[in-house]
Amino acid sequence: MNTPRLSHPKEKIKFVLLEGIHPSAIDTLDQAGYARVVTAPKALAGDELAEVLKDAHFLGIRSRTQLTAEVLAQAPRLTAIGAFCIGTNQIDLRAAMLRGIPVFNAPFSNTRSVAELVLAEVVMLMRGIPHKNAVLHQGGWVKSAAGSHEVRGKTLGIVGYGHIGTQIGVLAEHLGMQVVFVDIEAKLPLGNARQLSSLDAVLQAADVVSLHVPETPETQNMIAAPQLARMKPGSHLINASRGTVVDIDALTDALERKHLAGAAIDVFPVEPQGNDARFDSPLVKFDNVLLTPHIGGSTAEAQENIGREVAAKLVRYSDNGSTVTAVNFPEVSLPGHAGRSRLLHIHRNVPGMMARVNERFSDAGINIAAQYLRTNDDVGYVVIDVDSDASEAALDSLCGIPGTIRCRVLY
Ligand SMILES: NC(=O)C1=CN([C@@H]2O[C@H](COP(=O)(O)OP(=O)(O)OC[C@H]3O[C@@H](n4cnc5c(N)ncnc54)[C@H](O)[C@@H]3O)[C@@H](O)[C@H]2O)C=CC1
Ligand SMILES: O=C(O)C(=O)COP(=O)(O)O
Repeated sequence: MNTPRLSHPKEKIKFVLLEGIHPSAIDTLDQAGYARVVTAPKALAGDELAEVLKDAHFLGIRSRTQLTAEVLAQAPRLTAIGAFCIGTNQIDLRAAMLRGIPVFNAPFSNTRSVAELVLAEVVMLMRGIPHKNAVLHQGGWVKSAAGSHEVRGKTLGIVGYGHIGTQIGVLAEHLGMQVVFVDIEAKLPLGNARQLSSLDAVLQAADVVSLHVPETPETQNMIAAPQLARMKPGSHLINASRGTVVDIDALTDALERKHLAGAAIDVFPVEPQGNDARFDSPLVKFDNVLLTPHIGGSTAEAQENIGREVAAKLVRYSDNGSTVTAVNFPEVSLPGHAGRSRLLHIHRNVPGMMARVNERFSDAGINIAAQYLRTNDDVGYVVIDVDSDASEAALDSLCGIPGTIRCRVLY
């Protein structure tokens, strides 16, 4: 791989923002002097994605665009990726890291939006509203208390007690619910919530089970036929995490057998690329299932905040080199570099690398004003501030070091 030298004037730096990222991102970029921004309202794939990536320096996506190792290989100038959402499962994070590309996300800007939706769904499901709504839309009338319950005193089972799971637990307790949860880590239970020792224990205890785990190999089909069978007869399932967490055929079967009284599903194993594409699922035939188009985090408030937050992280990396909060990269927090040039060097973490860096500088007679280094098992990220008149020579020295993945200078 040739070592890209990403040291351009701002007007030449190209940002590509896909999936209808909020205009607050463009505004943030614009205020920082980055005006070359290309946008698309939907996810791209295949040739269309390759085309926009071939000269992109920064890419913004949401949950739908799949950035595999093959896709990243088609983006020779890509400097950083912004996931304008929480989940980063759509990105091959390791492949990005090995290409010297940090990935930033918005870890909690839409947390509250998901929690509010799920809370509303708990109430709607326990009252049988999806079915009643469907009947009335067809001219029917079902005024009945059968199968309709208050949520007060009922048990909410949360699978994955992270940012979203804990928020939902707190809100549900305000409605008088008992909260039990399971997580792979020991977690501080908020309020009166109780951590149970297994997924099965949560499934058996809960009137409503809500899933809030990330997509990982372990959470793939985490809720399949055996788990659904363990849920209480007449209980409800909510999934606003990732579509791959639930085996949809098994859920269909559980609903057909009326083992579950209803479900609310916001995420699907395969989702349409954009609003003009068709949605298909075996779940569409159930009027006791609330189907939503992956809008758990889609509120004006969340999207505006995410747009600003992630764009600001990209700007900071571009302007200053800081990788703080990157999800796949050594995190380096950096002060300003006024009056000096800053060299950014991403390399394979092999023994002797720093000795080589320092040797090159000393051989070239370049004075190092400040140096910052962070490494992980695979890559190292070193940032070196030098006097501005030495920056060209310093960049040449750095880029030529064997094991270099990327180097860049900030003037
Ligand atoms: N529907 C939507 O629009 C949205 C969906 N999401 C999804 O929600 C997920 C959760 O978000 P956050 O709460 O912010 O993440 P988080 O990282 O704060 O919490 C996830 C929790 O799941 C736990 N966990 C991981 N693997 C587990 C396993 N195998 N079994 C049990 N627990 C496990 C973790 O320890 C952690 O406590 C995101 O990864 C994303 O996929 C997030 C935002 C919006
Ligand atoms: O934040 C997340 O992980 C989400 O799932 C929200 O995704 P979105 O930005 O709506 O495509």
